[in-house]
Amino acid sequence: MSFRIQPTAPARPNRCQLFGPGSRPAIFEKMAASDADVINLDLEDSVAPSDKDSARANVIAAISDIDWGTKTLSVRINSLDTPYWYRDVIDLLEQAGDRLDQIMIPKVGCAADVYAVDALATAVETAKGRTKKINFEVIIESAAGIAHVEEIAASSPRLQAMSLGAADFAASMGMQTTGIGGTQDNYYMHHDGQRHYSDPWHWAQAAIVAACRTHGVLPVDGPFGDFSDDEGFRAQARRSATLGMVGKWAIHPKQVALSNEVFTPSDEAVAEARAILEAMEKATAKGEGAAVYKGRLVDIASIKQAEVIVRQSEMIKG
Ligand SMILES: CC(=O)SCCNC(=O)CCNC(=O)[C@H](O)C(C)(C)COP(=O)(O)OP(=O)(O)OC[C@H]1O[C@@H](n2cnc3c(N)ncnc32)[C@H](O)[C@@H]1OP(=O)(O)O
Ligand SMILES: O=CC(=O)O
Ligand SMILES: [Mg+2]
Repeated sequence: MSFRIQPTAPARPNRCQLFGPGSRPAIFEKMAASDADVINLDLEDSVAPSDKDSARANVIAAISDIDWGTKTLSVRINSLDTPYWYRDVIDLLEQAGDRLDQIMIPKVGCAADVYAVDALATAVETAKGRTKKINFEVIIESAAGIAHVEEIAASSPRLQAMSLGAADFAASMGMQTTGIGGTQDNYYMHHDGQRHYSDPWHWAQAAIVAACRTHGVLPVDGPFGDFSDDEGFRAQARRSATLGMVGKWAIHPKQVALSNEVFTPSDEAVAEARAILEAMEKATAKGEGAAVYKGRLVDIASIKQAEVIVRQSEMIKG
């Protein structure tokens, strides 16, 4: 480890973030009754421009009126290139109750975007005497966002989580696809008469995970648009979990169970991690730094790997 110790990310479950349009209040109770760890009430791209004001009012009322249980409650505001975002921040922090935990800032392109929202949020909180400081989460979904991902991850002590937004990211990058996440038909290597599909989201995800882990922020995979394709969702989520992401969005309620399944370490994985810790305890007692576990090397780094899985499992169990 560097002399600079890696900060830990917030210790709260974030396996699934369930989205719903702020203009569709009929589904809010269903969202609250779901098994998602995080709820994202949306004021941005799932809300038509003509509905922006009414959606904001619906969301503000629902924050206090609905029992959200122990979920993290977040509202996605509009992006900083629109005329809506300042009113979203002001009305939420002036009018919404203390149950609101987090604001999601979309299309962040540089640290100054977060700084601007932080300055406005701080002013409103102080003016209104709000004692519970609002947290932030951001979406990386543009060429600028991924180019500046590390400074964004370091931008504010309010920042808790960072998601990859595959749809806007693809558009901003000029990618030839209308798919939101998952396998892309034209992204393959050709060898021996066979197509071998690669993962076009991999490098952006890895960059997000590295930036987040450097600055103690939760890395999250964003939407998977084809909610009829459970196996496609699972495959995307498993790749994200393997890379170090802690959860994924659900844009339909049927994706919640899939996401929880993938981002909850299985009993087998936890048992194996505990067995590795036990093997290393025995090795350490004998003054050895390396040992053999089921025919493979385990050493002091294996303790840290195993602890990631055990900690994740214990945190989810609560
Ligand atoms: C690229 C991005 O920015 S993604 C993030 C922004 N996008 C969003 O927030 C979209 C969120 N999702 C939705 O709006 C909807 O799920 C849609 C439009 C995709 C599909 O909605 P529907 O056509 O109503 O779906 P469907 O008929 O399959 O719904 C089944 C049930 O789930 C409910 N439901 C639908 N969406 C949600 C939701 N997001 N949360 C909770 N419940 C929901 C429906 O009310 C219905 O309930 P019922 O069985 O009691 O009648
Ligand atoms: O906001 C999400 C996205 O994929 O775009
Ligand atoms: Mg988007």
